[in-house]
Amino acid sequence: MTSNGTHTFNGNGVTKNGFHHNGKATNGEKNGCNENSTNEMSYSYEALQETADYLKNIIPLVPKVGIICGSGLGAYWHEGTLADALDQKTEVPYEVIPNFPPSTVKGHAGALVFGYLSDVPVVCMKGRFHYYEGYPLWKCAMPVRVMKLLGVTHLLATNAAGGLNPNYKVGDIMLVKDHINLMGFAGNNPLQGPNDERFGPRFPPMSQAYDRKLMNQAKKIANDLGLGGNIHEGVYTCLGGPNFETVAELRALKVLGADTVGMSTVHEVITARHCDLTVLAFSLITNECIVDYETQEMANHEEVLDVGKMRQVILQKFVGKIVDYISTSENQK
Ligand SMILES: O=P(O)(O)O[C@H]1O[C@H](CO)[C@@H](O)[C@H]1O
Ligand code: HPA
Repeated sequence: MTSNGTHTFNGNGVTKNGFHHNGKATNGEKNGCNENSTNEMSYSYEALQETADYLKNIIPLVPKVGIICGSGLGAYWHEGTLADALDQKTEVPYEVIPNFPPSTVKGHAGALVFGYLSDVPVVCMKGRFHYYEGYPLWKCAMPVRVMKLLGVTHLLATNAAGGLNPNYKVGDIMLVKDHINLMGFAGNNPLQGPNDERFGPRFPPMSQAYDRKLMNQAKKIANDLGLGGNIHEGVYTCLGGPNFETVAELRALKVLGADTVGMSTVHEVITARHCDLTVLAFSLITNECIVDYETQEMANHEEVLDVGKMRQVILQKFVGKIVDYISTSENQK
């Protein structure tokens, strides 16, 4: 335990279940992956149960809400992130958790942080897994299934995104009312491979992926926090990255109906809805997308991080109140 009361696990004595840090099996066994003859396609239910059991043994709470901290909400190691603000924290680095891939983005924190936010037990993913890191989508989204097995009922997925909608300004928040699964258009989906009905159905609907009641409440909360002029509802789309988009690509995305663009979230939400988690997601607009050839500025990751830090205090209040609402509205059922 550190002086601020945070428990951090170093994983002594923990086996990584046959996976190297690149997620490949090390001992020739199946190691928790359902495999067909050519590809690893998913983690088995049992492997994820083992991951959840490991965590249950070391954490003193049952998380109700899972929060994915995107680049705008403290995915990086710096002071004052949302995960830092939890009460009675227990921090578990990804590298000690059986079956977890390591986070490879430079400076990206890689830890599950358990604790209380607004007196509600939560788990924060401090740093997420992206497709551009070289992980398949099912691996990127695996922590969502682990959250489900831990007892989480609600997923709050946050991201940093470029604003395509000309009404959006840097620092604004867009509640995601829908997404366009562009990688799915190309046949890439986190639910590909064998389906285990214990998680969810083979063909899950995705027409109401984002919870309308939670979105309405989040808008009210934003208004109460004085964010009335900075809150929007729109459509998020995810490309694989890691390069930022060309002008022609951004113009095409606009025509398709996207309001923001990023490199995450969609596969996490699909996985969450598959296992029946209630989902709220929002984008922090960290840059305006450049849709003309005259502009000299270029999208860059430093700007994304700076805007995230600039907005972290208000975003934490926003998330704290949403979590409080989730717990009180559930209690009233
Ligand atoms: O979606 P999050 O993780 O918030 O991060 C966004 O910011 C990074 C680009 O700057 C990309 O990883 C993009 O997806
Ligand atoms: N494009 C893709 N991903 C992003 C962006 C962007 O403009 N900003 C933050 N993440």
